[in-house]
Amino acid sequence: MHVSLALKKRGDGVVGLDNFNNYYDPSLKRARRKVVESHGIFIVEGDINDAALLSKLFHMISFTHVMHLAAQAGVRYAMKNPSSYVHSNIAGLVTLLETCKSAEPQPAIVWASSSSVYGLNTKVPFSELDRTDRPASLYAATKKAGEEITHTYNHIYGLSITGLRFFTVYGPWGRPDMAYFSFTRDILAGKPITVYQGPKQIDLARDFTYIDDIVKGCLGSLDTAKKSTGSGGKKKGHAQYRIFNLGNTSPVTVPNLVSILEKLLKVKAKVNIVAMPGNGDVPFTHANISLAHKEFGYQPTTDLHAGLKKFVRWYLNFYGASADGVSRL
Ligand SMILES: NC(=O)c1ccc[n+]([C@@H]2O[C@H](COP(=O)([O-])OP(=O)(O)OC[C@H]3O[C@@H](n4cnc5c(N)ncnc54)[C@H](O)[C@@H]3O)[C@@H](O)[C@H]2O)c1
Ligand SMILES: O=C(O)[C@H]1O[C@H](OP(=O)(O)OP(=O)(O)OC[C@H]2O[C@@H](n3ccc(=O)[nH]c3=O)[C@H](O)[C@@H]2O)[C@H](O)[C@@H](O)[C@@H]1O
Repeated sequence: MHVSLALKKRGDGVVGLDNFNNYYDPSLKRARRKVVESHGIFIVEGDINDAALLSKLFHMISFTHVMHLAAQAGVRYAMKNPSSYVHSNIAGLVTLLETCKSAEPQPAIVWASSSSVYGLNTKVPFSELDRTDRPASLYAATKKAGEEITHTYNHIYGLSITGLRFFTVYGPWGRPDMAYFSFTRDILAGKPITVYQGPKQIDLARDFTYIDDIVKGCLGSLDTAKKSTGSGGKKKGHAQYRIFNLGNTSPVTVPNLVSILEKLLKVKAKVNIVAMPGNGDVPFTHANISLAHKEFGYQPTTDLHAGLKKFVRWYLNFYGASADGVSRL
C-alpha cells in the first residue's frame, strides 16, 4: 500500500496484485485497497501462483519493474501452517520469476527478503556479508530460499534482481499479527499482553523500522536497479544481483516498546513475562545499513517513539479509542 502510493504520487503507473487471503483480517486489506484505488491504482485480485493470470497481465502491460512484496509473513505462524510459506514464498516466487523471465521486456525485480535470514547469528549489527545459513524459523528458511532462487534466475536468465532484508517494519495500516499492533489492541481492551524474554532473562530487542523509511529504501532500490540483460552469465555485463539491509539505526527492547505504547495510549499495560518459546524467534536484530546508504542514500529518520505516535493516531482514528480492533472492520 505505502510503496504503491509513493510511486503513484511521483507519477509512476502502478498495478497491484494481492490474493486478500485471511492470514489476518482481510477487511483491513480491503480497506487499504479502497485507499489505494482512490488514488488511481488498479488492483488485481489473484494469486502469484496463477501463472495464466500473471502471463495475461504481463502481455497486457509492459512492466519495467516488479516490486514483489507478496508473501506469507510472520515468524511464529510458520509452526501452525508451514505449507502456506512454501506456497507463497517459494512456489509463488518461482511462478513470478518464470513470468518475468519470459516477459518482453524483462522487468527489473525488487523483492522483500527479511532480517530473519540472519537467524542464529549473534554478531551485530548484521551485515549483508554475514552468514545466513542458520535460519531459526521456516519463514526465514523460505526467505533464504528466495535469495538463492532469485540468484539462479539472475544467473541463468539475466534478470536484474534486488533483495531487501526488511527489519521489523511498523506503522499505520500495518499488520495486526505484529507485536506493536496486537499490544496496542490488547492494551486498549484491558487485556493482558505477553512479553517474551530471552535466555538468562535478557530482554528481546528489534531494529523496528518505520514504514516511511522502508518506502524510501524501496524507491531508492527501484531507481538504482539496472535493466535486466536477458543474458545471465553468458555474455559480457552480467545482470545486477543485489541484497540490502533496510533497518533502523538503534534497536529497542520489547519492554521499551511497551512503555512507549503505554505513554502514547495513556493506559497501563497488563504484562505477562514468559520465556521465549522455541517458535522461531531470535533474541535481537540490528541492521548495518551502510551498503544501502552508499548505493542509494538510505537513511532512516523516524525513531520508535515518533513512528508509534503516528501509528497510534492512525489506529485510534481507524478503530476508535475503546476499540477491540474489530469495530470499524
Ligand atoms: N512487516 C515486516 O516487519 C517485514 C519484515 C521483513 C520482511 N517483510 C516482508 O515484506 C513483505 C510485505 O510484508 P507486510 O508486512 O506488508 O505483509 P502483509 O502480509 O501485510 O503483506 C503481504 C501481502 O501479500 C499478500 N499475499 C500473500 N500471499 C500471496 C499470494 N500467494 N498471492 C498474492 N498475494 C499474496 C497478502 O494478502 C498480503 O496482503 C513480505 O514479503 C514480508 O515477508 C516484512
Ligand atoms: O524483521 C523481520 O524480518 C521480521 O519482522 C517481524 O518479525 P518480528 O520481529 O518477530 O515481529 P513481531 O512479531 O512484531 O515481534 C517483535 C518482538 O516482540 C516479541 N513478541 C511478539 C509477540 C508477543 O506476543 N510478545 C512478544 O514479546 C517478539 O518475540 C519479538 O521480539 C515480521 O513479523 C516478520 O514478518 C519479518 O520478517
